[in-house]
Amino acid sequence: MEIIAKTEHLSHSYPGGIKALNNINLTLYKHDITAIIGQNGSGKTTLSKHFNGLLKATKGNVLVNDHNIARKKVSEMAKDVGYVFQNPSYQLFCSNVKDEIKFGLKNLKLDDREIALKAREVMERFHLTEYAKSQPMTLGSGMKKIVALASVYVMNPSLLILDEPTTGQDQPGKSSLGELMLEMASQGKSVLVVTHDMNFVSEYAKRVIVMANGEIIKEGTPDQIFTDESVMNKAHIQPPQIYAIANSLKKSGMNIQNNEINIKHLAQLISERSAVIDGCYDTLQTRELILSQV
Ligand SMILES: Nc1ncnc2c1ncn2[C@@H]1O[C@H](COP(=O)(O)OP(=O)(O)OP(=O)(O)O)[C@@H](O)[C@H]1O
Repeated sequence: MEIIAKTEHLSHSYPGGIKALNNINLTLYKHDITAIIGQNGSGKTTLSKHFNGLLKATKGNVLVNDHNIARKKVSEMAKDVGYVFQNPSYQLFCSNVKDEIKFGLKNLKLDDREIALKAREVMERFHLTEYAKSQPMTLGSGMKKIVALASVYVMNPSLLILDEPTTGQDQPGKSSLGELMLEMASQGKSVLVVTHDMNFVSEYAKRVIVMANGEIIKEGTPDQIFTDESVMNKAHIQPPQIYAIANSLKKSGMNIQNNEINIKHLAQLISERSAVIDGCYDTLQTRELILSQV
């Protein structure tokens, strides 16, 4: 797999001495969707902000497209790395949505016709055309996030970083965000998502990085991560319900492979072997839960 960005022995301490990252070695690949998970304060946002130069390494290196970015400014990085903040208000400052979308393109020094064309296409893509004249700060929080995302997406970055993108999004909003990530990955880009939304991770991430106390404690596919109860406990993470059910059933003696963790298969296993489980666990509740979702 082709590498887009990586950290080498990256550590970061904030002024005042808080050591937020300790010896992080993380590689991001083209065509990949990587999620960083971990409890509050584990260092997810601090790590992600190193990829576009918002934070600088205290120790170690950060490379993007093979270049060490230690001396690059955030504005120089914007063409390669798009960053959508957890709180979109931090990155919206124009007087209307259209100008917000055009802002980054102007910095790229594109000609006016190209800027207008790209801005129009992206506003259509994100269903923002009717809000073109709206003041971004007057929009709801979910819509602000979409404007922030569109203003970054329009610059066509090879790495897109999304910090808590599903907060304030309804189910259709989450689905279209997921589709966008898949589309970008299929075009050879890389998407890095920082999130507490484990269902979103299990649905869209190809790779999951688990952080605790400023370190990466495990890296793997969603199946590998969410079935590893010791890692989940160490990182204080509740896996998506389907994995919680599978993990419970495994404990009660069932042999379930990672590729068998889906609602239909678990329901079938339970109905075939309910006699084995009855009395071993809170099977009735588990079975009702599963059957209600089939
Ligand atoms: N600007 C800052 N100044 C000083 N300490 C900070 C700053 N930002 C974060 N920290 C500290 O660095 C550590 C890692 O914080 P970070 O925000 O990266 O964690 P996180 O995993 O993204 O948390 P959350 O899930 O709450 O967003 C925490 O101890 C936090 O208090």
